[in-house]
Amino acid sequence: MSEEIVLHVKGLKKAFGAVIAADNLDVQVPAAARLSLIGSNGAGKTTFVNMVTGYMKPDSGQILLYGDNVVGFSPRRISRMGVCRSFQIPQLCESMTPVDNLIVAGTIASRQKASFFRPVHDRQNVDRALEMLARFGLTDYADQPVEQLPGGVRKLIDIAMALVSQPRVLLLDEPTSGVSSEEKFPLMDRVMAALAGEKAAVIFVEHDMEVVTRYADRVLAFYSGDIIADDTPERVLADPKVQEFVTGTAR
Ligand SMILES: Nc1ncnc2c1ncn2[C@@H]1O[C@H](COP(=O)(O)OP(=O)(O)OP(=O)(O)O)[C@@H](O)[C@H]1O
Repeated sequence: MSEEIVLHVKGLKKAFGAVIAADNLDVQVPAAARLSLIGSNGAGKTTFVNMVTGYMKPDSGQILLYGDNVVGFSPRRISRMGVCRSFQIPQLCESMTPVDNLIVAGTIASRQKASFFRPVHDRQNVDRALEMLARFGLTDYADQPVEQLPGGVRKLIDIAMALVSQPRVLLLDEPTSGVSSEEKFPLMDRVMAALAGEKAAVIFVEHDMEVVTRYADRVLAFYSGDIIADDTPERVLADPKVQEFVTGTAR
């Protein structure tokens, strides 16, 4: 049986003046993908993520979400269609607790309007936020202001916020950036465990090849706006072009 394709990018192009950031990209992402985007600085990874999530409009090409072309849709509309993202620098309300951040994310995702009869802090919203924190192993941090929490925990909260809306496609921009080498595997283990029960294709931008090898089942290697390799981590990392232009491991 063929796999369901949730996201199909076709002939996607984006240039900034003379810089080609996306050079006619074609990518199909199946429902259960664990897809990593690699490439040196400026290769076009974030541009790809920004276009798929509606933060940047391509010059041409299509972004098909379950067959519908979403080019030109706002980030909010695309997120309501099930494409959510976390950011390289977590986008959290610093003075609020993780629970309150998650309640706000959940309220926005469910398009609820707060009222006297249905306050934002109703039982259902609070329970859902607590359940999500528990899934990420963050219950102990529930009531501390985010600004007092370590970087790894903030990353996890940002990802948990993207997950409250039960996305079909989840894009993570450098989930381990700014995280110590001791913390990176425990952090990714928690992320992957939290995602295990979700039917979300996961696409993550990553510079750490150990993380890529351990958590991705497929890798796209970007170079100068082009995808120069698309295969399993082992095959991509053994590709001479990738070793020359991405990992710098060519002999
Ligand atoms: N808003 C913009 N205006 C002008 N140039 C841009 C813009 N966004 C990206 N670029 C350029 O497009 C190219 C691709 O950038 P992009 O951020 O997608 O690369 P990246 O692979 O994500 O790099 P990094 O790993 O450093 O985040 C780079 O040359 C970058 O300078």
